[in-house]
Amino acid sequence: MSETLALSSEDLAFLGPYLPPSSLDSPQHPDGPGAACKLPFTTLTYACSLDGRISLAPGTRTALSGPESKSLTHYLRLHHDAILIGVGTAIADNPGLNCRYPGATLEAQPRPVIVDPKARWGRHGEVVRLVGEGKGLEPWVLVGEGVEAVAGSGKLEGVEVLELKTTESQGARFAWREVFEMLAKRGVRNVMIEGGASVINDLLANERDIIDSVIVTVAPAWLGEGAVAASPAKSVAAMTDVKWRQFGADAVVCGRLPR
Ligand SMILES: NC(=O)c1ccc[n+]([C@@H]2O[C@H](COP(=O)([O-])OP(=O)(O)OC[C@H]3O[C@@H](n4cnc5c(N)ncnc54)[C@H](O)[C@@H]3O)[C@@H](O)[C@H]2O)c1
Ligand SMILES: Nc1nc(=O)c(N)c(NC[C@H](O)[C@H](O)[C@H](O)COP(=O)(O)O)[nH]1
Repeated sequence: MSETLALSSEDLAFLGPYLPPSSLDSPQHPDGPGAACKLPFTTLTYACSLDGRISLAPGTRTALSGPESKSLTHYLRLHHDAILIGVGTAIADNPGLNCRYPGATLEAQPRPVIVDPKARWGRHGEVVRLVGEGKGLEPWVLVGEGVEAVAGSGKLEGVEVLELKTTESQGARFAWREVFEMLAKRGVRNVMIEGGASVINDLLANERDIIDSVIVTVAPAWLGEGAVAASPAKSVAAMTDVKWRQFGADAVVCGRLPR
């Protein structure tokens, strides 16, 4: 299942402090035991250009990470129970959403979670690439309560559809806390949030408190004005516990958001 390079021991030491706690018994949230532990540990991670863009145009898959930072993504996938993306990314990128780090077995695969309040996934024949090949887990697709999933079946082939209530005031939006509580109830201890733009920007602008680690790859290229930006609607204070390291041609910055 391996398609990526192994990282060096220095790379692993750099990433270690930003990974979810590994012990089953340890509190997942750095705020310590108690109510906060109801939420899984979350890592927000994506790749952007020097002008803060994550893809060339809406709905376009754009490779920014070089081979070394791609390995980093797969190493992160190895350390998380679930990978969460918005339906925009699921449709644009048709991602595999499995872990292809050297040594990753089927048992080590993360659960793909697609946030899809209006049940758009599958309407145009999207399929789950790697499930059928036995290389990844069946995705969970989170749809709005009462929203008819494709063909009204409530179940797409190779996909588990989960319903969650949407908030009235903001249209077809979920409250992020409820998304993560739902995942925690299903045994997910930590989640890697991979994008896309509206997921990243919404969380940074409105739900910083539920992000535990941030790991961003900066690729040495500019995508230009028409490109999709990782840029929240509000300014966000500088990260704390910040470390940078070069992975191939890319720079990787890790940190935490001030609470
Ligand atoms: N460079 C990277 O690291 C990276 C990572 C992921 C995606 N991308 C790119 O980003 C682009 C997709 O971004 P996007 O913004 O169009 O799509 P997205 O993946 O952010 O999905 C957007 C959809 O997610 C759902 N959503 C978001 N917030 C929600 C909430 N609070 N409640 C309920 N539903 C919510 C909505 O249905 C929304 O339409 C693609 O071009 C993709 O290639 C790049
Ligand atoms: N780290 C990172 N670097 C990139 O250059 C890029 N385009 C993405 N994009 C994230 C998004 O979630 C993608 O869809 C998956 O990274 C693709 O996942 P697969 O390899 O198909 O499993 N992420």
